[in-house]
Amino acid sequence: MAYTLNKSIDELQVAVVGGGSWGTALAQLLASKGYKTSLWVLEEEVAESIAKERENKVFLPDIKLSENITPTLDLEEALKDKDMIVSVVPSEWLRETALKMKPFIKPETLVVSATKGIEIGTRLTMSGILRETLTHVPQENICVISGPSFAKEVARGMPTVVTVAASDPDVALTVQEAFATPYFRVYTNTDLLGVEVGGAVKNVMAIASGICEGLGFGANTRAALITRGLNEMRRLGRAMGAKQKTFSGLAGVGDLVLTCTADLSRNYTFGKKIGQGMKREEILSKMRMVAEGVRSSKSVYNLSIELDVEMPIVEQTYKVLYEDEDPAKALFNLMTRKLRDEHDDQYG
Ligand SMILES: NC(=O)C1=CN([C@@H]2O[C@H](COP(=O)(O)OP(=O)(O)OC[C@H]3O[C@@H](n4cnc5c(N)ncnc54)[C@H](O)[C@@H]3O)[C@@H](O)[C@H]2O)C=CC1
Ligand SMILES: O=C(CO)COP(=O)(O)O
Repeated sequence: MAYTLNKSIDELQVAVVGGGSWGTALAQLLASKGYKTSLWVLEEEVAESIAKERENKVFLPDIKLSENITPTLDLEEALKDKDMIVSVVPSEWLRETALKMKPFIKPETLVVSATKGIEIGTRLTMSGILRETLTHVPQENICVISGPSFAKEVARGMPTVVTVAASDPDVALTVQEAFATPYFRVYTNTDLLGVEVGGAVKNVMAIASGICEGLGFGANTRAALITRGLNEMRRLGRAMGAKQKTFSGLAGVGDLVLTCTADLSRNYTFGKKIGQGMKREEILSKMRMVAEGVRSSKSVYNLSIELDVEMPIVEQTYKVLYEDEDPAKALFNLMTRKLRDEHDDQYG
């Protein structure tokens, strides 16, 4: 049955689950549109800093947050009677958090997934985890928001364009309208899988791009990485049943270009440090924020083997991160693969 909203869109009761930088930026966006927005956060210091100082000093410093945001450490308080829930918990903790959320979510709720990644082990997308855990919510009510969108820039009101993917067009239209502002333009898309594959693979490519930068290479290397990385994204998407045109869109090449080229990207910065000689665990031990590409390089690599999809950049990134391969050797391996026609690949 197609989704119908039984109230005016301005009356939506909304909650954001996850008070990291993206969760806080999305809460700020919704709050600035007038929505009274509950924000579930894990850390007491984050709840306190938002409640008392109107700032998330840990994950999104220097942004004055709206009075319409109510931070809470209590999931029930955050989720009770909400019509739209935005899930922004990093992939590593999404499943356990979704299970805790489940008892407090009404079946008719819209669930918007803003997390990027593929789960290690199950190889599920983030909306796949939500569909598997929130079994009482109709599958069509679970949708995805993605695209080139650094939290800091969205929070500062810089023009940003994203896509909302949903299988039910009415769900997509409702969420599109709920999020859209003159500085945050939202397109709709029916290809959830493609949008989520794009969001996961681009983070692996961002690490690879950062590694090249850390090794001291330049613009030629980066452009090659982005172009061939897009090819890998398309190939995996094709094998999984995603639509090819999705990868030419915001959640594909759009987000790929953004995160492969900007110092604001945590994945790119992580890769840069690897290229400069630091090790994965050493970098992670100093980060409070996530670089989803670290986990996605493992899950996407495993997926590529399972589906027999050629993804050499993903493979070399995985080997650098998890098998201690030397980054310069990894790049050499990529550059000296068998020479071939640019489009000599079953997926062209
Ligand atoms: N920051 C950004 O610019 C964007 C982030 N995203 C995605 O949003 C998702 C969330 O990332 P951010 O908001 O950036 O987070 P973040 O990296 O800024 O902060 C880390 C988050 O992890 C949470 N966390 C730590 N341990 C946890 C646990 N045991 N259980 C539950 N939560 C725990 C923290 O409370 C915090 O909310 C990621 O998948 C990321 O790829 C998507 C678009 C933009
Ligand atoms: O997904 C993002 C922008 O669209 C954020 O990228 P990073 O997680 O690499 O900072």
